[in-house]
Amino acid sequence: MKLQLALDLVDIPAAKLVVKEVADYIDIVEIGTPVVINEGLRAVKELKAEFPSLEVLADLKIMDAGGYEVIKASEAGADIITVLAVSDNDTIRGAVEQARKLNKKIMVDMINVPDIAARAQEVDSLGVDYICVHSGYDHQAAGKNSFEDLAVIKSVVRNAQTAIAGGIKLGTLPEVIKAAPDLVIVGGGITSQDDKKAVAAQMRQLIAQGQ
Ligand SMILES: O=C([C@H](O)CO)[C@H](O)[C@H](O)COP(=O)(O)O
Repeated sequence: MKLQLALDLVDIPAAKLVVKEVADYIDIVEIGTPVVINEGLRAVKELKAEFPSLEVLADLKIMDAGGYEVIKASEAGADIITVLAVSDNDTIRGAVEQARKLNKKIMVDMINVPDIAARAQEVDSLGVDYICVHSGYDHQAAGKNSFEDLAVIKSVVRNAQTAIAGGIKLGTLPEVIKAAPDLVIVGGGITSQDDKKAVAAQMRQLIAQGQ
């Protein structure tokens, strides 16, 4: 099981400082949607240049023009690019086609999908690399999480790897680990902590122990 650090509420210098602190404990660094909005794909470029041994995910949440946007994120150095599951199948196909050519990976974000089981099966058949259940900030504010959705995708997805994101903290990580996704995505659960390194290290340890 891999651990992805989501960076959402930082600028590029602050992002670099956080990654420097926790780099030993994470596999993937996510340049979150708000960072891309504020800083552009330059954020992807700079983080990849500074941390070449980490995979970098560009959370573009692509909704249209899948192929073109994957090309642009790839040029900036992204290894994984997100596309929304609520987008058209042709958008996802375009993203997957370019990702294959460029040796990149596509993560489909299931945020706001009404029928998780049915849509996960469809996007799985389109050849995506990851399918991620996600309670975004607005869902979290309404008290929701994606733990049940993770069990649903685990039961229907046959090809893609599974991932979960949205409000995961040290205290809730054991419940997530029990459901055995391939990838756990944590943002505020690390970035809002005083001792980010200690929390990331504990998360890594729990994952290694399978607890
Ligand atoms: O994708 C995200 C959200 O939509 C804001 O861009 C976050 O990266 C994701 O939710 C993980 O962050 P936390 O919820 O803070 O763990």
